[in-house]
Amino acid sequence: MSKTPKIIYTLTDEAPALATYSLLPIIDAFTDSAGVEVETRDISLAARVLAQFPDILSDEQRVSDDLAELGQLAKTPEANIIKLPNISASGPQLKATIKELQSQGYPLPDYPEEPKNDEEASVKARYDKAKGSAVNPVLREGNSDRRAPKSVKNYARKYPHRMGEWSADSKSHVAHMSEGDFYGSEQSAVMEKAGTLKIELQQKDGTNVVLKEGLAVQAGEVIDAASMSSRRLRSFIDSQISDAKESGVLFSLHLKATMMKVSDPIMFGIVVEEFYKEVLEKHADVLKSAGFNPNSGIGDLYSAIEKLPSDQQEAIKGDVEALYQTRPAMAMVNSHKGITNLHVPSDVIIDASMPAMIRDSGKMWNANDELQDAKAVIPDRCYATIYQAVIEDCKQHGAFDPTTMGSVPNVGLMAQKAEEYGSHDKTFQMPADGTVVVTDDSGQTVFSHTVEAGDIWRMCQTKDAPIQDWVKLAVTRARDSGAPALFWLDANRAHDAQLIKKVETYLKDHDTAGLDIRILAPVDAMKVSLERIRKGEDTISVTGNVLRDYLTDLFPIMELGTSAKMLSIVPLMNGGGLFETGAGGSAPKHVQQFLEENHLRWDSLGEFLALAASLEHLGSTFGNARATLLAKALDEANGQFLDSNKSPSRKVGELDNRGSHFYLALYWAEALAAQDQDAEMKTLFARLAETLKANEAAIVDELNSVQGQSVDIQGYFRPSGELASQAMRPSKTLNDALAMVAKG
Ligand SMILES: NC(=O)C1=CN([C@@H]2O[C@H](COP(=O)(O)OP(=O)(O)OC[C@H]3O[C@@H](n4cnc5c(N)ncnc54)[C@H](OP(=O)(O)O)[C@@H]3O)[C@@H](O)[C@H]2O)C=CC1
Ligand SMILES: O=C(O)CCC(=O)C(=O)O
Ligand SMILES: [Mg+2]
Repeated sequence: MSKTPKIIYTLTDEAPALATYSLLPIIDAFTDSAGVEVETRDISLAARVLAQFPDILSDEQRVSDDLAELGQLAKTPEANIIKLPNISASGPQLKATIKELQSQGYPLPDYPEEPKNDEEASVKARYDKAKGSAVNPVLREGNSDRRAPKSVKNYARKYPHRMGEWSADSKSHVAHMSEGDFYGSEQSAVMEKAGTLKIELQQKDGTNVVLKEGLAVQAGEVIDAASMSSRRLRSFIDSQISDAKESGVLFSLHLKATMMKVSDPIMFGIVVEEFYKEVLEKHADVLKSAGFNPNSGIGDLYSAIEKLPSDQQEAIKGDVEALYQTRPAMAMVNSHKGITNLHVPSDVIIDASMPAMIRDSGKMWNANDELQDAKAVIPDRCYATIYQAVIEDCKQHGAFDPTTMGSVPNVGLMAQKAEEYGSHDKTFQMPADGTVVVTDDSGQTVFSHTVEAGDIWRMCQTKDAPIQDWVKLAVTRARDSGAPALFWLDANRAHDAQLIKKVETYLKDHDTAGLDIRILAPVDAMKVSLERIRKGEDTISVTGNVLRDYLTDLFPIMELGTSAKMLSIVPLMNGGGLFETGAGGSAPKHVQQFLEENHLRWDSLGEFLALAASLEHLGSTFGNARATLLAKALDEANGQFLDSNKSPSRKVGELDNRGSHFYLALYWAEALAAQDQDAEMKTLFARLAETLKANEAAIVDELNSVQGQSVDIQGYFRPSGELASQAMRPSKTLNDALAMVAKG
């Protein structure tokens, strides 16, 4: 490979972006000495929004489209990208970002919710590019390998996190539909040859609407289509609202309105409409003219009515309060501020929200700030049933024990926008009753679904090469770890039935002698994995894209307390490496705490692990001995970091993210000082290690003593870099020590 060794470190949002102000200078100091270049690219939500409007921004305001550049890079063998979590924006978050940027002097147009002309439609389309999960599917040009390294598992055993106790008579449960959902309606086919498809709605009145045409498909590609009945979803939700009220459990809804940016906000909106039905119907005209959008949550009602005369506002608010008396209690996101589960579609995101409920004894927070049994509404059956299996297991056997439990790592199919990931431009809400028909180039019908106005219809594509790569990765992980590998595939689901055939075929390409590889329906795979995990045994989950997402929060949160401690690698299909930092998100609650009391509880272990893997990859692909040396030393430092328990505390005044970075620097420098492979590096880092060690107390004091006050960094989505850097680097002693190495 001819190009210079280079790591791209991504600048993102919220807590990981704040942490980067402190960690990146440390990384720079260490990599500079090794001749390893670390460059940054800004893929934050704000930067992605700005990148859409080069034509209206001034020269100083214009930003490059770094995401598009990295998307191209990910397809090349020299790619080495460290990807931190970013906001997958819901509608309200996107609007808040636009508002903040406007207030900072960027002349951006408002978000046109309902475009009235071509100009507004084009503005909306540009903004929608930055909406939802707009980053990960672009960069994930490979399948996913997420696991807890041994050192992390040992750490969890030595310093177990708190797990809430379970009672056998817990009333918590998962509620899902039994008909009319995606699961029940899925149809699937494998394309025999490459070509194009057309999606059309043949309306009952005889007119046809082309929803999409010229949709390219490859030979061997698995395609599927399914629909969600709006009518059945509504009646299901109504029955669950009544049931929650009768049985005295909290009503809560768990969707992925961020990643599934087209289908799930519509489902979220339907639940909001049913829950608040009387009020929304009573004030329908006023709310419509005020611009209220149920898909944005009931929080949007409160923002929308601000424009109304105060007596009208009070009448609506009063009716909402009165309605709550007749409804079941709702799970709260923040009981102090009255923020419920239906406030904003991005507050409760299923991958993190269900594990948190399971970790907290199967309970969620009520309006009195107490934990209470809950009904977790997960409408579609494709993946809902696995959570009920965990709940039943906990009711029967009690909470999991982090000091003894085994592990469930994951090998996930996601490359080239596999499965639901690539469905957004093929998801439609039906304007009228009719039949959605998908036809191929010869006019043959591939799929046909009868639909009603309001239904959601969506199509997914899964290319063959990623499936082959996924099977290979599963076999490799099974061989390397010695653990059984279970493919979580449901023969009763049309898409999974196709995958089962492919998995069976492609497994024959590999030497699987002596390996325990099985294909099980998700509920059965969950039961086997749980039985084994309680015995301290590990089981690899080999799953499609959505279960990858769900399981890589679920198991780490139970095993390690957080999915932030995961090693999360994406071996890119063209030979490069994408190193994700843990499996969690950008932790908005951490930012709240930081702004209020200057304490950042964000754990950067995911970044440390990703950096070690990235340096190792760089060392081996470019034959760069110093990168390999840095990787090895960082690996040792990570072990030492865990062993000494220098993870950030949750409490103000104690070691936080910044302090944890100091210890990482100290241990990394000590590991480099202890090696004898490279004398120059040894001398340089021995000096740093000595300085850091000698000033340990002073540095920790400088980092901790600033805490307890609020901080203003002049922006949430695009804060002032200077102020954020000052806030995140308050120790002059540490900064001076790092400058000493950076200068050599
Ligand atoms: N890879 C990506 O780009 C991903 C992005 N996201 C995005 O992240 C945002 C937030 O999503 P959300 O569902 O709240 O999930 P998060 O994983 O961001 O947060 C949920 C909770 O997990 C804990 N947590 C997560 N990361 C860390 C960490 N590094 N250190 C310590 N604790 C951590 C925190 O618990 P506690 O509050 O108890 O400290 C946090 O409140 C959304 O915008 C979502 O779209 C989500 C997942 C992946
Ligand atoms: O892309 C997203 O919106 C979230 C991704 C995610 O949660 C994951 O990959 O675990
Ligand atoms: Mg996830």
